[in-house]
Amino acid sequence: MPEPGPSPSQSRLADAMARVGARTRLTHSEPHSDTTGDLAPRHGEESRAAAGPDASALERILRGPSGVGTTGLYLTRREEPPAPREPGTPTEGVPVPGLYHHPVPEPDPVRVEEISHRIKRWAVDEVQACPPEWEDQFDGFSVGRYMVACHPDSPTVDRLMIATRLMVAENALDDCYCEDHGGSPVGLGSRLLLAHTALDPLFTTREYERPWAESLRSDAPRRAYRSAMEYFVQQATPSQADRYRHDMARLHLGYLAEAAWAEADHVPEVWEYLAMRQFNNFRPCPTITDTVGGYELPADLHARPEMQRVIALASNATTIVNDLYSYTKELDSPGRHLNLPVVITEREGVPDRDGYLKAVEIHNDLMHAFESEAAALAAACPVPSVLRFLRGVAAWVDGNHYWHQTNTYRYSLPDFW
Ligand SMILES: CC(C)=CCC/C(C)=C(\C)COP(=O)(O)OP(=O)(O)O
Ligand SMILES: [Mg+2]
Repeated sequence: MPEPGPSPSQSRLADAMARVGARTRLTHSEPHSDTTGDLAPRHGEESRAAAGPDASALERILRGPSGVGTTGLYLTRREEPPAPREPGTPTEGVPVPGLYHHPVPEPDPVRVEEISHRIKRWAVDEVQACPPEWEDQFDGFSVGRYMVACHPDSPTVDRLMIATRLMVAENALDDCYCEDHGGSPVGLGSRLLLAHTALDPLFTTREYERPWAESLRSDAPRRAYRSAMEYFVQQATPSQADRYRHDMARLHLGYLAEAAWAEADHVPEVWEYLAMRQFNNFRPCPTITDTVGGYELPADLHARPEMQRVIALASNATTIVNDLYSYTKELDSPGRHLNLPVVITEREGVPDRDGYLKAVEIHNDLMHAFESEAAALAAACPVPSVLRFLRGVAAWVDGNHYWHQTNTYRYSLPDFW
C-alpha cells in the first residue's frame, strides 16, 4: 500500500530543513540572543557539519520506514483517518493577522463527540471537579476538540483520554489556585506543593501516609491530578512518567514566579516575563505525545540538549499563542493580568497595539527557530521514535493554535487591524 504523502508537519520540517541547509550553520551550544531580538545562531562549540540533506531526502526520512515488513516499525497507527471538513464549513474565529501558523484539518467529529462525553462524565462524576455552576465554562472550553486536534496520531480514544484528563486537571488547578475560581498568590506555594504530591507521591511512615492520602481527595485540583495521573501511569513507561513529573514541576515553578510578581504588583522586564512563561507553559502537554501515541521517545534521546531546545521553543510558541488570543479576556479580568503584549507595552513604553504586534513577531521568531531546530535534529538523528516525537510536537503546536483561534466562547481578538 503506498505510504501516505507527508502531513503538514512533515512537509513543514522538510521546508525548514531546506532553509537550514541554505542558511548559516547552526551550532550545538546554548542559545545566544543578539540585539536584534532574533534567535541568533548559537556561539561556542564547533559548527554543525556540512549542510543537512535536501528537503526531498528529509521528506523521505519523515515519512518514516516504508516497504515490505516495515509496518511493525510503527508501534501504533490511527484506527481511521480524520474526517475531512465539509467544503465551505466555516471555522469559528480568525487567526491573528500576521501570525505564522499552520492550519489543521477539522478534528474528527465522531472522536470529538466521544471524548467530550467521556471527559464530562469523568470531571463531573468521577472526580467531582466540575460543579453545576461551572458546567457552561467546562463545555465552552471544548477540551474534546482541543485534544483531538492536538493528538492526530493517537491510535485509540483511551489513549486520547490520557491527555484529556491531564488537560482538564491542569486547568482545574490553574483556575482554582491561580485564577478566577478562587485563585490567589497568597499561600500559593503551599497549595501547589501539596497538589504536586498527587503527581509525585509522598513516601513516608504509615502513620503520616494516611492523612496525606486523604488530602488528595480534599479539593477538585487534587482529585483531578491524582486520578488523571493514575490513568497516565497505567499507560506510560517509568521514564515518561518521570518526564511528566519534571515538566509539571517546571509549570508549578512558573506559577510561583507569576504569583510573586502579582503579590508585589510588579511588572517584570520582557526577558524576565519570557523566562517565567517558559515555565508557566503548555510544555507538559506536547511532551506526552509519545505516551498518547502509544510509543516511547527513549529517555536518553529526550534528554539530548538539541531535543530539549526543540521542546522549549515549541512550548514557548504555544504559550505565546495563548497570550495573543487571551489578551482581550485578560484585559477585562480584575487587576493586571500579565501577558507578553502587556509587558512589552509597559516596559518598552509603546502603545498597546505596538506591544501586541511585537509579541506576534516574537511568536513568529520562536516558531521559525522551533521548525529549523526540529528539522536539523530530524536530519541529524533520523531514529523513528525521534521523527515521530518531533511530528507529534509539531502537531500539538498546530492543534493548539487551531483551538485558540476557533474557541470564540473563550477568546476574541483586539481591534488592532
Ligand atoms: C494546560 C496547561 C499545562 C497549562 C499551563 C499554563 C497555562 C494555564 C497556560 C499556558 C494558559 O495560560 P493562561 O493562564 O493565560 O490561560 P487563559 O489565557 O486564561 O486561557
Ligand atoms: Mg492567557
